[in-house]
Amino acid sequence: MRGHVTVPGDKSISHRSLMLGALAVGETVVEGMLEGEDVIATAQAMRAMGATVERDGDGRWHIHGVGVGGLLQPATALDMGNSGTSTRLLMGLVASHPITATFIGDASLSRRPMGRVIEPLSRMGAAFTASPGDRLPLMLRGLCPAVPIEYRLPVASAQVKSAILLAGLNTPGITRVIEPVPTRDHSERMLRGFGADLTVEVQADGTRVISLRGEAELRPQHIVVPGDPSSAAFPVVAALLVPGSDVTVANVGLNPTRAGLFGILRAMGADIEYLNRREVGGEPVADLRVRHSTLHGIEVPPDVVPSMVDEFPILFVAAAMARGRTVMHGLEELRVKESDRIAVMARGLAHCGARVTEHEDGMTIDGSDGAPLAGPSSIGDERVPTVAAELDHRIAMSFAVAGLASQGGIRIDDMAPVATSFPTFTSILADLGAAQA
Ligand SMILES: O=C(O)C1=C[C@@H](OP(=O)(O)O)[C@@H](O)[C@H](O)C1
Ligand SMILES: C=C(OP(=O)(O)O)C(=O)O
Repeated sequence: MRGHVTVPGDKSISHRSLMLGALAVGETVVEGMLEGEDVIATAQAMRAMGATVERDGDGRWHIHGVGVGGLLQPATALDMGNSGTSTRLLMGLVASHPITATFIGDASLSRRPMGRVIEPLSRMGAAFTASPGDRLPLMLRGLCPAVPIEYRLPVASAQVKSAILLAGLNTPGITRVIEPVPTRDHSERMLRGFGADLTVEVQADGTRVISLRGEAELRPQHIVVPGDPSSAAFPVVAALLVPGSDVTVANVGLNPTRAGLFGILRAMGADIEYLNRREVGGEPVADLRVRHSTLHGIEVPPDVVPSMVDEFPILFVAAAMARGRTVMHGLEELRVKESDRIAVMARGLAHCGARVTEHEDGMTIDGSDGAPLAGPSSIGDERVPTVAAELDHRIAMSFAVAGLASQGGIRIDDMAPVATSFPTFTSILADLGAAQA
Protein backbone atom coordinates (compact mmCIF):
# COMPACT_ATOMS: atom_id res chain seq x y z
CA MET A 1 0.00 0.00 0.00
CA ARG A 2 1.50 3.28 -1.06
CA GLY A 3 0.41 6.88 -1.31
CA HIS A 4 -1.05 9.89 0.41
CA VAL A 5 -4.67 10.04 1.59
CA THR A 6 -6.94 12.29 3.64
CA VAL A 7 -9.66 10.87 5.87
CA PRO A 8 -13.03 12.61 6.41
CA GLY A 9 -13.74 15.03 9.25
CA ASP A 10 -14.03 13.98 12.87
CA LYS A 11 -17.43 12.47 13.66
CA SER A 12 -17.60 13.69 17.28
CA ILE A 13 -16.72 17.27 16.30
CA SER A 14 -19.08 17.23 13.29
CA HIS A 15 -22.07 16.24 15.47
CA ARG A 16 -21.25 18.90 18.02
CA SER A 17 -20.74 21.67 15.45
CA LEU A 18 -24.28 21.05 14.14
CA MET A 19 -25.80 20.99 17.63
CA LEU A 20 -23.99 24.05 18.96
CA GLY A 21 -24.43 25.92 15.66
CA ALA A 22 -28.16 25.26 15.94
CA LEU A 23 -28.18 26.86 19.41
CA ALA A 24 -26.12 29.94 18.52
CA VAL A 25 -27.87 33.04 17.18
CA GLY A 26 -26.46 33.85 13.72
CA GLU A 27 -24.51 31.91 11.14
CA THR A 28 -22.04 29.15 11.98
CA VAL A 29 -19.89 27.92 9.11
CA VAL A 30 -18.35 24.45 9.23
CA GLU A 31 -15.57 23.24 6.93
CA GLY A 32 -14.48 19.62 6.72
CA MET A 33 -17.79 18.30 8.03
CA LEU A 34 -18.05 14.50 8.00
CA GLU A 35 -20.84 13.74 5.55
CA GLY A 36 -21.60 10.30 6.93
CA GLU A 37 -25.02 8.94 7.79
CA ASP A 38 -24.62 9.46 11.56
CA VAL A 39 -23.88 13.16 11.14
CA ILE A 40 -26.66 13.57 8.55
CA ALA A 41 -29.07 12.18 11.18
CA THR A 42 -27.98 14.96 13.54
CA ALA A 43 -28.37 17.58 10.78
CA GLN A 44 -31.91 16.38 10.04
CA ALA A 45 -32.83 16.50 13.71
CA MET A 46 -31.57 20.07 14.09
CA ARG A 47 -33.66 21.06 11.06
CA ALA A 48 -36.69 19.31 12.55
CA MET A 49 -36.23 21.43 15.68
CA GLY A 50 -36.09 24.73 13.83
CA ALA A 51 -32.49 25.41 12.79
CA THR A 52 -31.55 26.13 9.19
CA VAL A 53 -28.85 23.70 8.13
CA GLU A 54 -27.49 23.90 4.59
CA ARG A 55 -24.70 22.22 2.70
CA ASP A 56 -22.96 24.30 0.08
CA GLY A 57 -20.44 21.84 -1.25
CA ASP A 58 -17.90 19.33 -0.14
CA GLY A 59 -17.85 19.45 3.65
CA ARG A 60 -18.83 23.11 3.84
CA TRP A 61 -22.02 23.70 5.81
CA HIS A 62 -23.95 26.74 7.11
CA ILE A 63 -26.11 26.67 10.20
CA HIS A 64 -28.49 29.41 11.34
CA GLY A 65 -29.27 28.72 14.98
CA VAL A 66 -32.39 29.39 17.00
CA GLY A 67 -30.66 30.37 20.26
CA VAL A 68 -30.41 28.40 23.52
CA GLY A 69 -34.00 27.79 24.63
CA GLY A 70 -35.32 28.23 21.09
CA LEU A 71 -35.60 24.63 19.86
CA LEU A 72 -39.03 23.82 18.44
CA GLN A 73 -41.06 20.70 18.90
CA PRO A 74 -40.28 18.31 16.02
CA ALA A 75 -43.36 17.35 13.99
CA THR A 76 -42.31 13.73 13.53
CA ALA A 77 -40.07 11.19 15.30
CA LEU A 78 -36.33 11.92 15.17
CA ASP A 79 -34.71 9.06 13.24
CA MET A 80 -31.25 8.56 14.68
CA GLY A 81 -30.34 5.71 12.31
CA ASN A 82 -27.29 3.89 13.70
CA SER A 83 -25.93 6.79 15.77
CA GLY A 84 -25.53 6.58 19.54
CA THR A 85 -23.88 10.00 19.70
CA SER A 86 -26.80 11.73 17.93
CA THR A 87 -29.32 10.03 20.20
CA ARG A 88 -27.70 10.63 23.56
CA LEU A 89 -26.54 14.21 22.93
CA LEU A 90 -29.87 15.26 21.43
CA MET A 91 -31.72 13.73 24.38
CA GLY A 92 -29.69 16.18 26.49
CA LEU A 93 -30.69 19.14 24.33
CA VAL A 94 -34.39 18.25 24.35
CA ALA A 95 -34.40 17.58 28.14
CA SER A 96 -34.24 21.27 29.07
CA HIS A 97 -36.49 22.63 26.30
CA PRO A 98 -40.30 22.82 26.67
CA ILE A 99 -40.81 20.25 23.90
CA THR A 100 -41.55 16.56 23.43
CA ALA A 101 -39.59 14.36 21.02
CA THR A 102 -39.66 10.70 20.02
CA PHE A 103 -36.36 9.02 19.16
CA ILE A 104 -36.19 6.01 16.85
CA GLY A 105 -33.27 4.14 15.29
CA ASP A 106 -32.15 1.04 13.42
CA ALA A 107 -31.97 -2.48 14.89
CA SER A 108 -28.47 -1.92 16.28
CA LEU A 109 -29.29 1.41 17.96
CA SER A 110 -32.55 0.01 19.33
CA ARG A 111 -30.53 -2.56 21.31
CA ARG A 112 -28.26 0.03 22.97
CA PRO A 113 -28.73 1.17 26.59
CA MET A 114 -30.22 4.63 27.10
CA GLY A 115 -30.69 4.34 30.89
CA ARG A 116 -27.29 5.97 31.35
CA VAL A 117 -28.70 9.26 30.00
CA ILE A 118 -32.31 8.78 31.12
CA GLU A 119 -31.15 8.63 34.74
CA PRO A 120 -29.34 12.00 34.99
CA LEU A 121 -31.75 13.78 32.63
CA SER A 122 -34.70 12.58 34.78
CA ARG A 123 -32.99 14.18 37.76
CA MET A 124 -32.97 17.43 35.79
CA GLY A 125 -36.74 17.08 35.35
CA ALA A 126 -37.19 15.44 31.94
CA ALA A 127 -39.85 12.71 31.65
CA PHE A 128 -39.30 9.54 29.63
CA THR A 129 -41.39 6.75 28.17
CA ALA A 130 -38.85 4.21 26.91
CA SER A 131 -39.02 0.70 25.45
CA PRO A 132 -38.19 -2.20 27.81
CA GLY A 133 -34.61 -2.09 29.08
CA ASP A 134 -34.50 1.71 28.62
CA ARG A 135 -34.10 1.42 24.87
CA LEU A 136 -35.40 3.10 21.71
CA PRO A 137 -38.00 3.92 20.59
CA LEU A 138 -38.44 6.38 23.42
CA MET A 139 -40.35 9.57 24.05
CA LEU A 140 -38.88 12.42 26.02
CA ARG A 141 -40.71 15.43 27.46
CA GLY A 142 -38.34 18.23 28.40
CA LEU A 143 -38.75 20.54 31.38
CA CYS A 144 -38.15 24.28 31.18
CA PRO A 145 -36.70 25.56 33.40
CA ALA A 146 -34.87 22.33 34.20
CA VAL A 147 -33.11 21.65 37.50
CA PRO A 148 -29.29 21.92 37.55
CA ILE A 149 -27.54 18.83 38.91
CA GLU A 150 -24.13 17.74 40.07
CA TYR A 151 -23.51 14.30 38.60
CA ARG A 152 -20.65 11.84 39.02
CA LEU A 153 -20.38 9.67 35.91
CA PRO A 154 -20.83 5.98 36.77
CA VAL A 155 -19.45 4.94 33.33
CA ALA A 156 -16.58 6.55 31.41
CA SER A 157 -18.74 8.01 28.63
CA ALA A 158 -18.31 11.25 26.71
CA GLN A 159 -21.87 10.82 25.43
CA VAL A 160 -23.33 10.84 28.95
CA LYS A 161 -21.11 13.76 29.98
CA SER A 162 -22.09 15.71 26.87
CA ALA A 163 -25.82 14.99 27.25
CA ILE A 164 -25.79 16.52 30.74
CA LEU A 165 -23.72 19.54 29.68
CA LEU A 166 -25.98 20.18 26.68
CA ALA A 167 -29.04 19.96 28.95
CA GLY A 168 -27.25 22.40 31.28
CA LEU A 169 -27.04 25.03 28.53
CA ASN A 170 -30.72 25.96 28.95
CA THR A 171 -30.85 25.31 32.72
CA PRO A 172 -30.57 28.14 35.26
CA GLY A 173 -27.51 27.94 37.56
CA ILE A 174 -24.50 25.62 37.47
CA THR A 175 -24.66 22.13 36.01
CA ARG A 176 -21.68 20.07 37.13
CA VAL A 177 -20.30 16.77 35.80
CA ILE A 178 -17.65 14.90 37.77
CA GLU A 179 -15.57 12.64 35.59
CA PRO A 180 -13.34 10.18 37.48
CA VAL A 181 -11.89 8.80 34.22
CA PRO A 182 -11.26 11.42 31.51
CA THR A 183 -13.08 10.88 28.20
CA ARG A 184 -12.97 12.81 24.92
CA ASP A 185 -13.24 16.53 25.69
CA HIS A 186 -14.64 17.94 22.44
CA SER A 187 -17.83 19.17 24.15
CA GLU A 188 -15.87 21.15 26.72
CA ARG A 189 -13.56 22.67 24.09
CA MET A 190 -16.37 23.53 21.71
CA LEU A 191 -18.78 24.88 24.35
CA ARG A 192 -16.04 27.27 25.40
CA GLY A 193 -15.32 28.14 21.78
CA PHE A 194 -18.99 29.07 21.33
CA GLY A 195 -18.72 31.37 24.38
CA ALA A 196 -20.29 29.28 27.16
CA ASP A 197 -19.06 29.88 30.71
CA LEU A 198 -17.46 26.48 31.35
CA THR A 199 -14.62 25.60 33.71
CA VAL A 200 -12.69 22.37 34.19
CA GLU A 201 -10.93 21.66 37.47
CA VAL A 202 -8.53 18.72 37.52
CA GLN A 203 -8.13 17.18 40.98
CA ALA A 204 -4.95 15.55 42.31
CA ASP A 205 -6.18 12.04 41.39
CA GLY A 206 -7.02 13.11 37.83
CA THR A 207 -10.78 13.48 38.40
CA ARG A 208 -12.18 16.25 36.23
CA VAL A 209 -14.92 18.55 37.54
CA ILE A 210 -16.70 20.33 34.70
CA SER A 211 -18.97 23.24 35.60
CA LEU A 212 -21.24 24.99 33.12
CA ARG A 213 -23.27 28.13 33.81
CA GLY A 214 -26.67 27.75 32.22
CA GLU A 215 -28.95 30.05 30.28
CA ALA A 216 -25.92 30.53 28.11
CA GLU A 217 -25.76 32.66 25.01
CA LEU A 218 -23.76 31.00 22.28
CA ARG A 219 -21.93 32.98 19.59
CA PRO A 220 -21.79 31.54 16.07
CA GLN A 221 -18.42 30.16 15.01
CA HIS A 222 -16.30 29.27 12.01
CA ILE A 223 -15.27 25.67 12.59
CA VAL A 224 -12.61 23.71 10.73
CA VAL A 225 -13.03 20.02 11.52
CA PRO A 226 -9.78 18.00 11.68
CA GLY A 227 -9.58 14.51 10.15
CA ASP A 228 -11.02 11.73 12.30
CA PRO A 229 -8.33 9.69 14.11
CA SER A 230 -10.86 6.86 14.46
CA SER A 231 -11.10 6.68 10.65
CA ALA A 232 -7.34 7.19 10.14
CA ALA A 233 -6.84 4.08 12.29
CA PHE A 234 -7.86 1.82 9.35
CA PRO A 235 -5.38 2.95 6.66
CA VAL A 236 -2.72 3.24 9.38
CA VAL A 237 -3.11 -0.39 10.48
CA ALA A 238 -3.45 -1.53 6.85
CA ALA A 239 -0.06 0.04 6.09
CA LEU A 240 1.53 -1.54 9.17
CA LEU A 241 0.31 -5.02 8.23
CA VAL A 242 0.80 -5.14 4.44
CA PRO A 243 4.48 -5.79 3.58
CA GLY A 244 6.19 -3.04 1.60
CA SER A 245 3.70 -0.32 2.58
CA ASP A 246 4.51 3.37 2.92
CA VAL A 247 1.41 5.49 3.46
CA THR A 248 0.81 9.05 4.63
CA VAL A 249 -2.55 9.89 6.18
CA ALA A 250 -2.87 13.68 6.22
CA ASN A 251 -4.59 15.98 8.71
CA VAL A 252 -5.27 13.50 11.53
CA GLY A 253 -6.71 14.93 14.75
CA LEU A 254 -4.46 14.02 17.70
CA ASN A 255 -6.42 15.32 20.66
CA PRO A 256 -4.86 13.38 23.57
CA THR A 257 -8.32 12.15 24.64
CA ARG A 258 -8.63 10.45 21.22
CA ALA A 259 -5.18 9.43 19.99
CA GLY A 260 -4.46 6.45 22.28
CA LEU A 261 -4.24 3.92 19.44
CA PHE A 262 -1.21 5.50 17.78
CA GLY A 263 0.77 5.42 21.05
CA ILE A 264 -0.16 1.78 21.63
CA LEU A 265 0.83 0.81 18.08
CA ARG A 266 4.17 2.57 18.52
CA ALA A 267 4.68 0.68 21.79
CA MET A 268 4.11 -2.50 19.69
CA GLY A 269 6.91 -1.43 17.35
CA ALA A 270 4.95 0.47 14.70
CA ASP A 271 6.85 2.89 12.47
CA ILE A 272 4.53 5.91 12.65
CA GLU A 273 6.04 9.34 12.12
CA TYR A 274 4.19 12.54 13.06
CA LEU A 275 4.85 15.13 10.35
CA ASN A 276 3.85 18.77 10.10
CA ARG A 277 2.34 19.03 13.59
CA ARG A 278 -0.07 21.98 13.80
CA GLU A 279 -3.39 23.12 15.20
CA VAL A 280 -6.65 22.91 13.25
CA GLY A 281 -9.82 24.30 14.83
CA GLY A 282 -8.20 24.33 18.27
CA GLU A 283 -7.20 20.64 18.06
CA PRO A 284 -3.66 19.24 17.60
CA VAL A 285 -3.22 17.69 14.15
CA ALA A 286 -0.41 15.96 12.22
CA ASP A 287 0.18 13.98 9.05
CA LEU A 288 1.02 10.38 9.87
CA ARG A 289 3.62 8.57 7.78
CA VAL A 290 3.30 4.85 8.33
CA ARG A 291 5.55 2.07 7.07
CA HIS A 292 5.11 -1.67 7.25
CA SER A 293 6.39 -2.82 10.64
CA THR A 294 7.02 -5.94 12.64
CA LEU A 295 4.64 -5.62 15.60
CA HIS A 296 4.97 -7.36 18.93
CA GLY A 297 2.26 -8.03 21.48
CA ILE A 298 1.88 -5.97 24.65
CA GLU A 299 -0.33 -5.59 27.69
CA VAL A 300 -2.55 -2.61 26.96
CA PRO A 301 -2.86 -0.49 30.11
CA PRO A 302 -6.59 -0.13 30.96
CA ASP A 303 -6.21 3.61 31.59
CA VAL A 304 -5.68 4.28 27.85
CA VAL A 305 -8.99 2.62 26.94
CA PRO A 306 -11.15 5.79 26.88
CA SER A 307 -8.68 7.51 24.51
CA MET A 308 -9.11 4.71 21.95
CA VAL A 309 -12.47 3.19 22.82
CA ASP A 310 -13.59 2.92 19.17
CA GLU A 311 -10.21 1.63 17.96
CA PHE A 312 -10.14 -1.80 19.66
CA PRO A 313 -11.65 -3.73 16.73
CA ILE A 314 -8.77 -2.63 14.49
CA LEU A 315 -6.21 -3.09 17.29
CA PHE A 316 -7.45 -6.70 17.62
CA VAL A 317 -6.58 -7.19 13.94
CA ALA A 318 -3.08 -5.74 14.44
CA ALA A 319 -2.59 -7.94 17.53
CA ALA A 320 -3.70 -11.02 15.59
CA MET A 321 -0.69 -10.57 13.28
CA ALA A 322 1.83 -9.39 15.90
CA ARG A 323 4.59 -11.51 17.43
CA GLY A 324 3.56 -12.82 20.85
CA ARG A 325 0.65 -12.10 23.13
CA THR A 326 -1.50 -8.97 23.45
CA VAL A 327 -3.64 -8.72 26.57
CA MET A 328 -6.51 -6.24 26.83
CA HIS A 329 -8.80 -5.63 29.78
CA GLY A 330 -11.16 -2.83 30.81
CA LEU A 331 -13.11 -3.03 27.56
CA GLU A 332 -16.60 -3.73 28.96
CA GLU A 333 -18.02 -0.67 27.14
CA LEU A 334 -17.26 -2.38 23.82
CA ARG A 335 -20.14 -4.75 24.49
CA VAL A 336 -22.71 -1.93 24.16
CA LYS A 337 -21.50 -0.25 20.97
CA GLU A 338 -23.13 -0.77 17.54
CA SER A 339 -22.53 -4.48 18.19
CA ASP A 340 -20.92 -6.44 21.02
CA ARG A 341 -17.47 -5.66 19.65
CA ILE A 342 -15.66 -8.15 21.89
CA ALA A 343 -17.86 -11.11 20.93
CA VAL A 344 -18.21 -10.21 17.23
CA MET A 345 -14.48 -9.62 16.72
CA ALA A 346 -13.49 -12.73 18.70
CA ARG A 347 -15.82 -14.88 16.60
CA GLY A 348 -14.77 -13.35 13.27
CA LEU A 349 -11.04 -13.46 13.99
CA ALA A 350 -11.22 -17.06 15.15
CA HIS A 351 -13.04 -17.86 11.90
CA CYS A 352 -10.11 -16.33 10.00
CA GLY A 353 -7.63 -18.50 11.89
CA ALA A 354 -6.51 -16.11 14.65
CA ARG A 355 -5.84 -17.36 18.18
CA VAL A 356 -8.10 -15.34 20.46
CA THR A 357 -9.47 -15.79 23.97
CA GLU A 358 -12.49 -13.71 24.87
CA HIS A 359 -12.80 -12.25 28.38
CA GLU A 360 -15.83 -10.61 29.92
CA ASP A 361 -13.96 -7.26 29.79
CA GLY A 362 -11.46 -7.79 26.98
CA MET A 363 -9.43 -10.22 24.91
CA THR A 364 -6.10 -12.03 24.80
CA ILE A 365 -4.66 -12.58 21.35
CA ASP A 366 -1.70 -14.76 20.43
CA GLY A 367 -0.40 -13.24 17.24
CA SER A 368 0.67 -15.00 14.03
CA ASP A 369 4.11 -13.33 13.95
CA GLY A 370 3.39 -11.59 10.67
CA ALA A 371 1.77 -14.57 8.94
CA PRO A 372 -1.37 -13.50 7.05
CA LEU A 373 -4.80 -14.51 8.35
CA ALA A 374 -7.23 -16.68 6.38
CA GLY A 375 -5.69 -19.68 4.64
CA PRO A 376 -4.97 -20.39 0.99
CA SER A 377 -8.00 -19.62 -1.18
CA SER A 378 -9.03 -16.81 -3.45
CA ILE A 379 -11.97 -14.42 -3.62
CA GLY A 380 -14.93 -16.28 -5.08
CA ASP A 381 -13.65 -19.52 -3.54
CA GLU A 382 -15.93 -21.36 -1.10
CA ARG A 383 -13.14 -21.49 1.47
CA VAL A 384 -12.89 -17.71 1.89
CA PRO A 385 -14.08 -17.05 5.44
CA THR A 386 -17.19 -14.88 5.67
CA VAL A 387 -17.62 -12.60 8.66
CA ALA A 388 -20.75 -10.76 9.77
CA ALA A 389 -20.54 -6.97 10.19
CA GLU A 390 -23.61 -6.93 12.48
CA LEU A 391 -24.65 -3.37 11.45
CA ASP A 392 -21.32 -2.14 12.84
CA HIS A 393 -19.12 0.04 10.63
CA ARG A 394 -15.98 -0.55 12.71
CA ILE A 395 -16.37 -4.34 12.47
CA ALA A 396 -16.79 -4.13 8.67
CA MET A 397 -13.72 -1.89 8.27
CA SER A 398 -11.57 -3.96 10.66
CA PHE A 399 -12.20 -7.16 8.70
CA ALA A 400 -11.64 -5.34 5.42
CA VAL A 401 -8.16 -4.42 6.69
CA ALA A 402 -7.62 -7.98 7.93
CA GLY A 403 -8.61 -9.10 4.42
CA LEU A 404 -6.00 -6.83 2.83
CA ALA A 405 -3.32 -8.47 4.91
CA SER A 406 -4.72 -11.98 4.45
CA GLN A 407 -3.54 -14.77 2.21
CA GLY A 408 -6.73 -15.68 0.40
CA GLY A 409 -9.09 -12.85 1.30
CA ILE A 410 -11.91 -12.37 3.78
CA ARG A 411 -15.54 -11.90 2.78
CA ILE A 412 -17.61 -9.36 4.73
CA ASP A 413 -21.36 -9.90 4.51
CA ASP A 414 -22.30 -6.21 4.47
CA MET A 415 -20.14 -3.13 3.88
CA ALA A 416 -23.11 -0.71 3.94
CA PRO A 417 -22.59 0.30 7.63
CA VAL A 418 -19.28 1.93 6.65
CA ALA A 419 -21.29 4.90 5.28
CA THR A 420 -22.19 5.92 8.84
CA SER A 421 -18.70 7.22 9.66
CA PHE A 422 -16.32 6.77 6.68
CA PRO A 423 -18.13 6.96 3.32
CA THR A 424 -14.84 7.14 1.39
CA PHE A 425 -13.29 4.08 3.08
CA THR A 426 -13.24 1.76 0.06
CA SER A 427 -12.10 4.41 -2.40
CA ILE A 428 -9.27 5.53 -0.09
CA LEU A 429 -8.00 1.98 0.32
CA ALA A 430 -8.27 1.46 -3.44
CA ASP A 431 -6.17 4.62 -3.96
CA LEU A 432 -3.51 3.04 -1.78
CA GLY A 433 -3.53 -0.10 -3.88
CA ALA A 434 -6.16 -2.34 -2.29
CA ALA A 435 -8.11 -4.72 -4.48
CA GLN A 436 -11.72 -5.50 -3.74
CA ALA A 437 -13.98 -8.09 -5.32
O1 LIG B 1 -19.06 11.59 22.46
C1 LIG B 1 -18.79 11.05 21.35
O2 LIG B 1 -18.75 11.71 20.29
C2 LIG B 1 -18.50 9.61 21.33
C3 LIG B 1 -18.24 8.94 22.50
C4 LIG B 1 -17.94 7.50 22.60
O3 LIG B 1 -19.07 6.84 23.12
P1 LIG B 1 -19.32 6.63 24.70
O4 LIG B 1 -19.54 7.93 25.33
O5 LIG B 1 -20.54 5.75 24.76
O6 LIG B 1 -18.08 5.92 25.20
C5 LIG B 1 -17.59 6.90 21.24
O7 LIG B 1 -17.65 5.49 21.31
C6 LIG B 1 -18.49 7.40 20.14
O8 LIG B 1 -18.08 6.89 18.90
C7 LIG B 1 -18.46 8.90 20.04
C1 LIG C 1 -19.57 3.89 19.01
C2 LIG C 1 -19.60 4.62 17.90
O1 LIG C 1 -20.54 5.57 17.58
P1 LIG C 1 -21.96 5.90 18.21
O2 LIG C 1 -21.92 5.60 19.68
O3 LIG C 1 -22.19 7.35 17.92
O4 LIG C 1 -22.99 5.05 17.49
C3 LIG C 1 -18.49 4.52 16.90
O5 LIG C 1 -18.47 5.35 15.99
O6 LIG C 1 -17.65 3.60 16.96
